[in-house]
Amino acid sequence: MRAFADLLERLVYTRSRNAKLRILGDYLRTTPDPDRGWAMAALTGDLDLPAIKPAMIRALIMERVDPVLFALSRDYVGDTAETVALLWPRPPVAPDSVDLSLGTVVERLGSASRAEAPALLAGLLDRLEPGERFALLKMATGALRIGVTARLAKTALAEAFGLDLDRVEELWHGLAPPYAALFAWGEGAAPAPAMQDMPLFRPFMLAHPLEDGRVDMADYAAEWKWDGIRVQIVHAGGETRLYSRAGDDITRAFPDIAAAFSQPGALDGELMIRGAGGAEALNVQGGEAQGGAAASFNALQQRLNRKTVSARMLSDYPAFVRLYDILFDGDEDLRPLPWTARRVRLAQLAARLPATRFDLSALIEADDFTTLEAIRAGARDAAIEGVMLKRRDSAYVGGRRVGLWYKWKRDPLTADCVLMYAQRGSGRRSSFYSDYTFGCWTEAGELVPVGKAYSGITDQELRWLDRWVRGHTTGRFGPVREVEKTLVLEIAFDSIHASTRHKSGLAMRFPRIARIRQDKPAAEADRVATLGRLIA
Ligand SMILES: Nc1ncnc2c1ncn2[C@@H]1O[C@H](COP(=O)(O)OP(=O)(O)OP(=O)(O)O)[C@@H](O)[C@H]1O
Repeated sequence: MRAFADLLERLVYTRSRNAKLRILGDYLRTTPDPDRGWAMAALTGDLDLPAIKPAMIRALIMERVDPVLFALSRDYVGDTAETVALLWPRPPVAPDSVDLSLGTVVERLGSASRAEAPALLAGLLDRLEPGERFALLKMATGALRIGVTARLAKTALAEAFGLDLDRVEELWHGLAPPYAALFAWGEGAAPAPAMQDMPLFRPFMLAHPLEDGRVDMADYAAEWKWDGIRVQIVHAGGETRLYSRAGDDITRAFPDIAAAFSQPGALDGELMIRGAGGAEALNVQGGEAQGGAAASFNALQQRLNRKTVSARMLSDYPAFVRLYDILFDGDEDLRPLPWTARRVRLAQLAARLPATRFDLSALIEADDFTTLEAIRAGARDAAIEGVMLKRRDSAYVGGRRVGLWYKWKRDPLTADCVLMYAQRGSGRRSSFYSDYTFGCWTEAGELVPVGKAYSGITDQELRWLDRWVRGHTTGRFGPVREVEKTLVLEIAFDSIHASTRHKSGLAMRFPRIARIRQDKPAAEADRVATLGRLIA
């Protein structure tokens, strides 16, 4: 643990990217297996300690660390793990032969049951030095937050051993920690791990946000940014697998899609649920070319994270994939081809696939950027999150590369709503009324809730709202306060859809408070019917 603790300590205090690469590289070259592999897993977020839960760690802290001292020091130190590491009362432990190497510690924690985990973690904390405790707690909470991204850690590994970074990225998803085969390859002790032994997931090509920039439409193609989930569909060795954005195998939740792609190859696209709206619901350019409207993201959530899906689920929430790229056709690797050539190959292949399960993401016809801006501003479909821009001559490369793909999200929608109820928050906000339910007017002049938000405001606004709530309470129901219906909040949200959860029949996606509008009388807040018109 000592070497890993030193590594974290040095990384925490290092700003420069090159210095971080050097520190990491030195660590990886001089640390034995399996410790360096587990360190990589911790740094890349690929470490899985199923028995260790945040609530369990919180309980342990409450039990062993003075809560008042903890609260005071936490504000001062600013980091929970560091605070606990400093305050943990180390009992006199008799010298014993417990192996405190990183590999052993991780392996013991990783295989512990829920019941064993607290005592095991406490026992380790008792035996470690403060720096090592800090490292252990960071690892256990799964949030290192020390300014090292997964990409940087992999770059350090590739540079330390003179490996090709793209190759490392590609192999990464097929290997499990502690990656001994990868290090053996790096040190020249073994050949590169064989791809055919692995699932064929390839790292996704990702986008940068388009910030205040304009691009030349001669160089970029535009597509809608669909609001589903990214999926890679691979057919190889007689088997079809679906991989999520994180590289997780999600085939079991989507057998309807898997069954519809049975030729060797790998495709990239957006997984969505077919909506009842029909093509006419898509009032966007290119909408007619799409096989039908997509249902809201909520519908997709019904299908996610399921190990098995019932026949009922499959018919109530039929899935389809809106394709936008092709990585392999048979065993031909198309990734080095420019986007334009891949698009032609994708269109040819998509035409042969069942239309119920696959369609092709339409291109937006815009000769210049100003036209594109206008088209984007007019898009009101709930399935559209914005626009994607793709460099026409770019190869398919994993990760985010400057200048190749851009995402340009739609401006959020806004509505003026009236604050109706407030509730205390959790954690740092538990002493404030910081969760707000707000409503809009019906035609009959009744105020009905349309959503709930707790983000978007500054600490100062939070304190102001908290005071306002306390001073304007008209009723209390358990933790909830009803307030005078006089304060207008401007709410920003990404989209709105029909829902039975609220009396208004509407639900907002990602609502947040954009502004407190003391300048507007409550009677002039928006009407439910006005919001309803924003449903796609
Ligand atoms: N036509 C499209 N082409 C590419 N990506 C698309 C398209 N439509 C929707 N998307 C989604 O947009 C994302 C592109 O943004 P990015 O590469 O930054 O990934 P992300 O981190 O998943 O982003 P976000 O959370 O903004 O969707 C893709 O991951 C994909 O899920």
